[in-house]
Amino acid sequence: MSDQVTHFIGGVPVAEGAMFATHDPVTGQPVRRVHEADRAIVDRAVAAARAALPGWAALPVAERAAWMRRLADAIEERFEELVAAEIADTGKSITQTRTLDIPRGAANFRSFAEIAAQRPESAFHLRDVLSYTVRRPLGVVAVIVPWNLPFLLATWKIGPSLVAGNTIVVKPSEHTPGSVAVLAEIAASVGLPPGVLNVVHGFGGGSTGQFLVEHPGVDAVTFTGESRTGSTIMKSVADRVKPVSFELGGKNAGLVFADADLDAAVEGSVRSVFTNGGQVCLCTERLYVERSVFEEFTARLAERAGRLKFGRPADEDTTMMPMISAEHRDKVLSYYELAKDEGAEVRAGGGVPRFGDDRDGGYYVEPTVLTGLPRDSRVNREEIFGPVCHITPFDTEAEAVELANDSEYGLAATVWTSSLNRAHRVAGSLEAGLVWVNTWYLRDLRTPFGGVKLSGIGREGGTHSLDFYSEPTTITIKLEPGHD
Ligand SMILES: NC(=O)c1ccc[n+]([C@@H]2O[C@H](COP(=O)([O-])OP(=O)(O)OC[C@H]3O[C@@H](n4cnc5c(N)ncnc54)[C@H](O)[C@@H]3O)[C@@H](O)[C@H]2O)c1
Ligand SMILES: O=C/C=C/C=C(\O)C(=O)O
Repeated sequence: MSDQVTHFIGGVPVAEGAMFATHDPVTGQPVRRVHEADRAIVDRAVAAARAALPGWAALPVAERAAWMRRLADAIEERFEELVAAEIADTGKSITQTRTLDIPRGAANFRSFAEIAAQRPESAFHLRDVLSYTVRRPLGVVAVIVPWNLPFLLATWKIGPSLVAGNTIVVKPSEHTPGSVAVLAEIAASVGLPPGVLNVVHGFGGGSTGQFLVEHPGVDAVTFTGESRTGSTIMKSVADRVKPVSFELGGKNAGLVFADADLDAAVEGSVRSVFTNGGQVCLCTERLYVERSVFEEFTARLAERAGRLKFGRPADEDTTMMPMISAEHRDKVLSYYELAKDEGAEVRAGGGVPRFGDDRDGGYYVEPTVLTGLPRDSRVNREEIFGPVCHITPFDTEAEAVELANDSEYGLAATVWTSSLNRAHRVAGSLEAGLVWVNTWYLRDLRTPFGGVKLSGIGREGGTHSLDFYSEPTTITIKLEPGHD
C-alpha cells in the first residue's frame, strides 16, 4: 500500500479530509499521511452502508459465508503485504505478526463463515402453538477498534457483523490505519458489493469516531478500547438506545500456586506480561505468588525480563517491541516513576533502553518487574498497558482469590497449579470473563469472549457474536386443529 491512507466508501477510495501523520514506533519518524473523515465524509460512509443493506441482508447466509471465505483467501494471498503494513504502524516483531496478528484475521473470517452457515434455526411446538424465531441484521454497524492488535481486532468484529447481514463502517485507530486500509483494497479486489464494508479514518472524541457513533444512520456500535472511552460512547448513544458490544480494559491477575510447574509458570508469565510489549488487554499486570515460591518465581521472572530482546521488527528473534506512541510511552514511564514513589522494589527494568542508533527516537521502555507495593497502590489498581507487572506474595488460596478479585476490572485471569481440584475451584471463583489454567491467550473462536465489571458489556465469539449482530423476532402462531 502507499504511504497515503484514504477512506474506502461505497467500494472506492476517497482521498478527502484534512491530513494527519502517523509515526513509526521503532524510530519516531513519520510513516504515513492519513485523511481524517469529518462529519460530511462519515455521512457518506453511513449512507453507502445503508444503501447496500437491503441487498446484502437479503443474501442467503451461505452466500455471505462464501464472501467471508473469499476475503480470507485474499488475506492469505496478500499475507506479507499485511504483515508489512501492521509492522510499519506498530513496530511488532515479524515473528508475532506472522503467527498471531495476520493469520487470526483470515481465521476470523473463516470461522464465522462456518459457524453462521451451520447455525440451526429454533422452533418450539407446544400442542396447538408453534413459536419460532427469525433473526434479522441490526442494520448499519459502527466498528471502532484500537491500535494494539489492529488487524486481529478489526476482523474479529468485521467477520461476524458482515456474515450476520449487516453493512458496516469501520474506524481503525488513528495510530494504525494501515492493515485495515489493505483489507479495504482486498474487499474491492474480490468484488465485495460496494457499500457493504466502508472504512473511515480519523481520531476519537471530537472527530471521526464520535461523528460515527452519534450518527442517526448507525444502528449499533461494537467497540474495543479503553473503559473510559466505552463509557463516553455509551453516553453518546444513550438517547437512541443503540445496542453496544464493548470489549474494554483489564488489570488482569495471574495466580501462581506452590504446586505449579514453576518452569511453565515462569515462561507462561513471560508471555502473559510481555507479549506485544504488554499492550494486550489480556496481559497480566498483577501476579500473586504463593509465599514459599515467591522469591524463586520473582527472581526467575526478573531474570527472563532482562533477557528479552529489543531487536528490529524484521529480526526473527526479537521479543520486545516499542510502545505505540510517545504519549503512551510517557504514560507507561509515569507508572514506573509512580511505582518508585509509592515505594516499590524494582526487580527488573524500570527505565528506557539506550541503543545508540535511530531506535533512540522510538518509543521503547524496559520490561519491568515490581514488588513491595500495597494492594491499594495506583500501580496495583490502574491499567498501565505496558510491559510491567507487580508481584505480591500470598499464604492461602482464599487470600489469592480475594486479592485477584479486588479490582474494578474483570477481563482475564491466569491460574498456575498442578491440582485439578484447585484449578476448577479457583477458576470458578474468579470474577473474570476469561480464565486460563496453565496457559495464557489460548483461543477457541467459538467460545464467549469478553469481560465483567469495567472490562466490558456482552460477549463476542461464535454464536455469541452472531447473537449480538442480529435481532431475533419471535413469531407465535396459534394452530386451529381441523381448519385450513
Ligand atoms: N477487552 C478487549 O478485548 C480489548 C482489546 C484491545 C484493547 N483493549 C483496551 O484498549 C485500550 C487501548 O486502546 P486505545 O488506546 O486505542 O483505546 P481508545 O479507547 O483510546 O481508542 C479506541 C478507539 O476508539 C476511538 N475513540 C476514542 N474516543 C472515541 C469517542 N469519544 N467516540 C468514538 N470513538 C472514539 C479511537 O479513535 C480508537 O479508534 C486499553 O485500555 C485496552 O485494555 C481492550
Ligand atoms: O487486546 C485485546 C485482545 C483481544 C483479543 C481478542 O479479541 C481475540 O483474541 O479475539
